[in-house]
Amino acid sequence: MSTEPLYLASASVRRRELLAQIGVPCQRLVCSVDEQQLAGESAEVYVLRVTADKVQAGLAQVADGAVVLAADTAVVLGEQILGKPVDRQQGLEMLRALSGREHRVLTAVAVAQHGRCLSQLVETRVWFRGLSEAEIEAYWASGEPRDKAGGYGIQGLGAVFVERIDGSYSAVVGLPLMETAQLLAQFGVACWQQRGLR
Ligand SMILES: Cc1cn([C@H]2C[C@H](O)[C@@H](COP(=O)(O)OP(=O)(O)OP(=O)(O)O)O2)c(=O)[nH]c1=O
Repeated sequence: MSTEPLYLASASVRRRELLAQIGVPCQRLVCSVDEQQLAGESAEVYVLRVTADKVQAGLAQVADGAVVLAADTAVVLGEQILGKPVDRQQGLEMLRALSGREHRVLTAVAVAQHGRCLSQLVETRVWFRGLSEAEIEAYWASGEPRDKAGGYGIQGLGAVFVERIDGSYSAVVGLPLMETAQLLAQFGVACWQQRGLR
């Protein structure tokens, strides 16, 4: 197993915490990529492409041989991708649209090392109960929706809106941990099982 640090091509504190949860320390890299959806591009292809771009941007910053991980999460309602709300009006509209309905959360994760890249796409179905207008406005005012795809956080106050999910909870938060551990193992990066319990 490798003793080199894993590089996380992500500004997301949540992704670092999710890796820490399974015993994988990492060093974060700041990478900015174009997250515009291309005309005619499906949500699945979009999430995989953005993730691949993030991991390549990360690889460009590290020494040969270093292992880099990146991920991208999109909330998809019907065929439409709901990104991070740009303002209050959009945030409220997203929550109204999600209210009382089912949507999908797509998270792609990619692990790469010079010349080799493996990735995986995880889909989770999420059902929201009906939300009142007062609740939607109060939730926006909490500040939680601002930096999150779809304008909610299942790991935070937004948990009270989620009736049920079918898929991976950690993927909705930002990183599918079962799949991530399997990908990392293929690059010799150990999780808690190989490091021993702390
Ligand atoms: C649906 C949902 C999304 N999110 C977050 C996960 C992601 O951080 C974010 C989706 O945006 P991303 O573009 O996937 O990630 P990011 O911009 O936060 O970080 P980076 O691109 O640098 O890796 O929304 C939650 O935290 N909880 C949720 O329930």
